[in-house]
Amino acid sequence: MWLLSSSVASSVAYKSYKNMWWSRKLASRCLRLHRAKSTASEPEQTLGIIGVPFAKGQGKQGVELAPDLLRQSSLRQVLQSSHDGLVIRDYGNLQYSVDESLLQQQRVHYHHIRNYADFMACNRALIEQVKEMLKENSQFLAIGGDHAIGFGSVAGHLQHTPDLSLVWIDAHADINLHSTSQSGNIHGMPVSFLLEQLRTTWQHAGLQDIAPNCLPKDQLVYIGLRDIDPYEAFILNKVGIRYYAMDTIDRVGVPKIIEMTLDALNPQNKIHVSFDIDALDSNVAPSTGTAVRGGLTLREGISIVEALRDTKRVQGVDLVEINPKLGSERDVRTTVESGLEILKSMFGYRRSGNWSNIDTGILGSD
Ligand SMILES: NC(=[NH2+])NCCC[C@H](N)C(=O)O
Ligand SMILES: [Mn+2]
Ligand SMILES: [Mn+2]
Repeated sequence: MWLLSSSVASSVAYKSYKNMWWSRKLASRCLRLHRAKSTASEPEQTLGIIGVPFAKGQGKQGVELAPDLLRQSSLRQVLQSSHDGLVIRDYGNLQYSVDESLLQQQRVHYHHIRNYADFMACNRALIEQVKEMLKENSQFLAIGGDHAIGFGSVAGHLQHTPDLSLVWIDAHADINLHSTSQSGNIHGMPVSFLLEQLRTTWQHAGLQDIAPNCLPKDQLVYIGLRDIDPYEAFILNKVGIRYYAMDTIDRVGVPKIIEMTLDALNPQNKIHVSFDIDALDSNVAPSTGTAVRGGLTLREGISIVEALRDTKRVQGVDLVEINPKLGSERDVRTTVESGLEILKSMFGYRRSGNWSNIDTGILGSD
């Protein structure tokens, strides 16, 4: 299996390497052209990228390989070619260490959920990393790993920007409490650490110290849900959280969902988009640990992220749950390509074409 996934990685990498040389040459020419003309009033757009190879939020090995596989599949070139003014800084992969006090918390309070101490240690490190990236860049991207990292990514973002809205695009609500989870998998719980109304259920986790800022429940919107646990459905409805499950999406259509989402979010706020690849239908994203049929088409996914991007308020993005050890070589390639398409649109690519950097002289004087 390992052999299989590394050969997938190298074939994707080879293809992209061939394209890369030419597109680099071209890109640098365009960039020079663009830079020379660009006005000082346009703020520079810089993107910090952190890989978070965390796999302990669920039981399947493989998600930890996604950050490096995406890099080998020309993540940087794809983003760069979609937006030539974008400056990208790659911060590598996050490292963390578990300390005795977390192990103690786990033993005493959270022994029934898997890998609590690792979850906390990783997210604590991620919170600091996100804060640092936002000091140095206008946007950041966290590549999982499983969705357990959604806690640290959003919590770090909230510390930098307390007035934040969150769009969680997923087949799942990931809002279990330790007392309601049927799987014990902490990638099904990160949202419960973020909301004021729910984090009290984590009273032994020391959240007031590591993640003092909460997300107001009216600034959270879910899109794409179709596999909600009964307790999660109870929580969503009891707390009064907006969620657009696939049945609603089918009934009213994606353009309406986008409109309702944007209406719900405070227009002054920055936006965090947490994109679980399993929001997409398993025919376009088969290599993921908890795939669910009947999801968003790739085009629907792209439409949603384009609309969010066009607000110019997206400041943080997660892409999680791509698992290169699941499925065939072709499945892995399909999943990675879908992930790249989503990111490409998220960070600037326009399907309708982009001519803002073209030298208008080419058609003669007008
Ligand atoms: N990030 C994900 N893919 N989450 C799946 C969660 C599935 C299920 N609700 C659970 O709690 O285990
Ligand atoms: Mn998820
Ligand atoms: Mn999911």
